[in-house]
Amino acid sequence: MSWLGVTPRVISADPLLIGEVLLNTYGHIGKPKRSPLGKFLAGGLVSYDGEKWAMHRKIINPASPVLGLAEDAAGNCCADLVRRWESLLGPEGSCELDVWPELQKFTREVISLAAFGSSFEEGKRIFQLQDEQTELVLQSFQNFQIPGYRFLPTKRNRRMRERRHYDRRRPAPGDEDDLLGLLLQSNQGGLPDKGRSKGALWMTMEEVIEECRLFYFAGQETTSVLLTWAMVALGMHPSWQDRARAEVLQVFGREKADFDKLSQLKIVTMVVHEVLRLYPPLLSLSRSTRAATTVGEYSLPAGVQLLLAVLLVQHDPEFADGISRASKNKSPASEAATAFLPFGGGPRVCVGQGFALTEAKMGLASILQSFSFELSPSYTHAPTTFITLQPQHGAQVILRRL
Ligand code: HEM
Repeated sequence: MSWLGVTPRVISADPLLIGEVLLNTYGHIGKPKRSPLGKFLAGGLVSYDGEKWAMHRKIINPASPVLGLAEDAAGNCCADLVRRWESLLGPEGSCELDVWPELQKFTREVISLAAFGSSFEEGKRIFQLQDEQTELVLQSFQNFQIPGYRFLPTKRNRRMRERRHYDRRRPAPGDEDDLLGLLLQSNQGGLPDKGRSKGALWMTMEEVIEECRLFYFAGQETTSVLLTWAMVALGMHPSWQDRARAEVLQVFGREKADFDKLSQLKIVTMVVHEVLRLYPPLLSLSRSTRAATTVGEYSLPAGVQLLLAVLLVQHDPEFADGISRASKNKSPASEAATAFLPFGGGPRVCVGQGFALTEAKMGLASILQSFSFELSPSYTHAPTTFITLQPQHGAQVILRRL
């Protein structure tokens, strides 16, 4: 592949080198600092300093209120999903269903509920507006740009400005119950000190809006494709589907899946991890060198942009047993080194991974409790990438009542 006459070179898929890149370079391209919400989710750190940050992350127990939000929201939305799918079954107790849009709806609802709680309906409306915006942004990549066009009072531009709806909600007691509340409290003078640094998170209203957008974009498409690929994989491997279901029934019976017992789901966890390895929702990680640095045998000047090919590393048989454990090298980089990178790694590792795994396991457990499924003859296996790794022609399964 050539870009403007420059051919990028894949220098290595060596996880040790990757560990060094993750530790010695900074952030995503064009986004040098972790966002305020990122700091909050990771435990309320105030400063962004590579080494200090890496050390803090090890010490800090990431049991932030956000996991509780994930559990509550996922619990409610799982019940809705199962009810909706049951209503689609025909008299013979089965139907064909493209589960991808269904699981997108599910993860959107979970994030809307966790983010907006009591303002759920209003939140959903804001997220719909954001969807339109994404569409517009993607269109604008393809279209010729007229300077100043975005200021014209066109129907679309007016709708984009509707996101000012956030202004309607003011902080109130009990606001810790959802993310927007937590963010709004910080906007009014810092979050209450719950083991986090006091006053660490002052945010302007614009920042609160940006945080909600980031949270929504980062959090829902990734988790919906994870669940979709999990259903595809379990459709391809019915014996693993049976084993996972047997485990879910043994742990939860017919009761609603709850967070406390999620850790007992060993097979479901293995399935989720294997799906993340085979079908990482984000195919690559980006880093840039802020200052001249050495990575392995490479001396890199400041400003070099690096792309880590997660998919390639995770599919490389050489690292099948996990390099970090096998490695005798005890450099700091070896600690960050792993051949499993679906959530990234190092100081900028995904802050929502606990949220995502809670949501995915609860979702999968609820589906397995109520339905069996196989791939439909109309399903075509065509993973394709459009920001995330998606099933190009949908994920049609035949769903059966248990
Ligand atoms: C299966 C689901 C998910 C996957 C595979 C995923 C993956 C990732 C990856 C690869 C990164 C970049 C990490 C790096 O560069 O080292 C990232 C960053 C991020 N993720 Fe996730 N993510 C998922 C779910 C979520 C959820 C549910 C949330 C929010 C609740 C979330 C919030 C974020 C945020 C805020 C960042 C940016 C962190 C920063 O500013 O440093 N993610 N995610």
